Amino acid sequence: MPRCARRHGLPVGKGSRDKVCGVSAATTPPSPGRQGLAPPPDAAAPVRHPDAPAPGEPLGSHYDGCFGCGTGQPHGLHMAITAGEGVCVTAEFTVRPEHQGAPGLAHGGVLAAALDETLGSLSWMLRVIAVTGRLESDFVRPVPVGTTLHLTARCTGVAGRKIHSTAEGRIGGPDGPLAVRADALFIKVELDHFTRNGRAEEIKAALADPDQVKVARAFEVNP
Ligand SMILES: CCCCCCCC/C=C\CCCCCCCC(=O)SCCNC(=O)CCNC(=O)[C@H](O)C(C)(C)COP(=O)(O)OP(=O)(O)OC[C@H]1O[C@@H](n2cnc3c(N)ncnc32)[C@H](O)[C@@H]1OP(=O)(O)O
Repeated sequence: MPRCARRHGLPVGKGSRDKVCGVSAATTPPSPGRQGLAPPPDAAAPVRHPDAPAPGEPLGSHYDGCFGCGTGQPHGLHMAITAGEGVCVTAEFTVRPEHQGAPGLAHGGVLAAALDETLGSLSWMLRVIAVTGRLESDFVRPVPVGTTLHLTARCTGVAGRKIHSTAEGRIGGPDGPLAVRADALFIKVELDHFTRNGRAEEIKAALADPDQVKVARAFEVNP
């Protein structure tokens, strides 16, 4: 059993059967109000793209300046995100002093950003470009500065342009205490979503960067 499968909570032994890709499965009932983001009954099951990164492969950054994953973003979360099995990803985020809300504790908006980034990274597995339409977060436990949050996200269904997904973050390790969770609806967009709406100077720089263009092309290949 690969380490990655273990990390994703695939059935490797006692206690892991209620998880799919490390995210608690249907055995955990959604809290009131969260049902709205469950995929509709006629949604298609998510399909991993044949060219998706292999399980365990680091995804890298989709954009160097991204607040979540960009290595060139000094104010960012510097998240390390990894391809999982199926349409799943895992991520790690270490809470730094600049992420505080209350003394010594992570700000909820920063934690929501970490969940958003993890969920957004499912795009690599589907090979579609998608942006967050709706994100509902539950903050279950305070997350102290210095903590490494272990996040997992999985796609739960696809209905036309609508991509339904769910994520959770655990303290200190993949099987640590649950701290945050979220359900999301991402909407598939074309590349021109960014060129039409982004500030001209960043768009110009991105289009002039061959590495960035390569990433954009990788997402565009999806039929
Ligand atoms: C030049 C180089 C570029 C390089 C790029 C490299 C590749 C990049 C790869 C990947 C980048 C990903 C980045 C990840 C970062 C982390 C994720 C984020 O934080 S993303 C930022 C936050 N989100 C937004 O800024 C969205 C802002 N909103 C919008 O732009 C629009 O509202 C949008 C696109 C989401 C939808 O607008 P519509 O006009 O296209 O489509 P409509 O018809 O309104 O919606 C389609 C369907 O979705 C439902 N829908 C839309 N929003 C909904 C909502 N909030 N709740 C429920 N349903 C919603 C609608 O009801 C409709 O459903 P029915 O088809 O009729 O059944």
